[in-house]
Amino acid sequence: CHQFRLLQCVAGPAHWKEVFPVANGDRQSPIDIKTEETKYDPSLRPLNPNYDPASAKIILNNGHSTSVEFDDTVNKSVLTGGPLSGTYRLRQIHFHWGSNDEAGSEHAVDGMKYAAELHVVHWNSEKYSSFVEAARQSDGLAVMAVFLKIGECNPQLKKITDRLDTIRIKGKRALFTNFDPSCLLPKSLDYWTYFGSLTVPPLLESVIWIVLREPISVCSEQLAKFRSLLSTAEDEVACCLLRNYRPPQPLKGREVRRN
Ligand SMILES: CCc1cc2c(cc1OS(N)(=O)=O)CC[C@@H]1[C@@H]2CC[C@]2(C)[C@@H](O)CC[C@@H]12
Ligand SMILES: [Zn+2]
Repeated sequence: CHQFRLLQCVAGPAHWKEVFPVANGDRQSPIDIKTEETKYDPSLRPLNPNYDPASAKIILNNGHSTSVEFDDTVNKSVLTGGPLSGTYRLRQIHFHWGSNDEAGSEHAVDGMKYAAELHVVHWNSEKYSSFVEAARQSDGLAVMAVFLKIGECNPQLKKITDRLDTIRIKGKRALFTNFDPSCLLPKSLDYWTYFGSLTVPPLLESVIWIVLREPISVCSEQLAKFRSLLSTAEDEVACCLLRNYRPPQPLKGREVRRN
């Protein structure tokens, strides 16, 4: 695993700017949310996620994370409201975690990191014709970020962690349907919102971030299952996907609003 570790080090976040100059852009993600500096905005509306469990299709390991992919050929599962104008269609959900329970989230709150972070990814299907096209537009994507805090095992998350042993190797996928990601949202949908980017290459600055203020729970045993995923394919020396979070990036004068 050593040489892969070396490769991973070279390809790590500190080196991304050499291949993707936008890494030093003006609206990079994630950020450390300084709660005292966030601004209440009365024009922000309540979030209105409306998902059909039948949209869920597969669960997969893409080598960088595990994701559940949804059928986004029609407006069956959408997010409206919040800071968004128009309808954003659900595409996939995925997770970020660390090599221990002390860090793993991408966003931080007053310098504090959670154990992991869920991203619920949507694209602007009113203005653009595909996820890939939307990913290149400044208002193309809307990602709802949910913090995972160490505590009770999460029975809803169990539906996902129980399947990870069947997709351990990079590239593996399995059928995964009848799943409504609303079950992973906290009671309160209060949020912070700001304009940012993908947190992995190509780091496109096309994401309206909606970070929920209330975390959901996850237990250490469930997190350990994420870390047992492999970042390597069948024919490679096995390397565990121990961490996959980008550190907070400069705010560069951006405003973080709250509802
Ligand atoms: C926002 C969620 C999202 C979208 C994408 C990635 C990663 C993503 O998660 S994150 N953590 O929000 O940045 C990495 C691969 C990207 C994809 C957006 C679409 C592409 C840019 C494709 O065009 C080619 C590579 C794709
Ligand atoms: Zn993500």
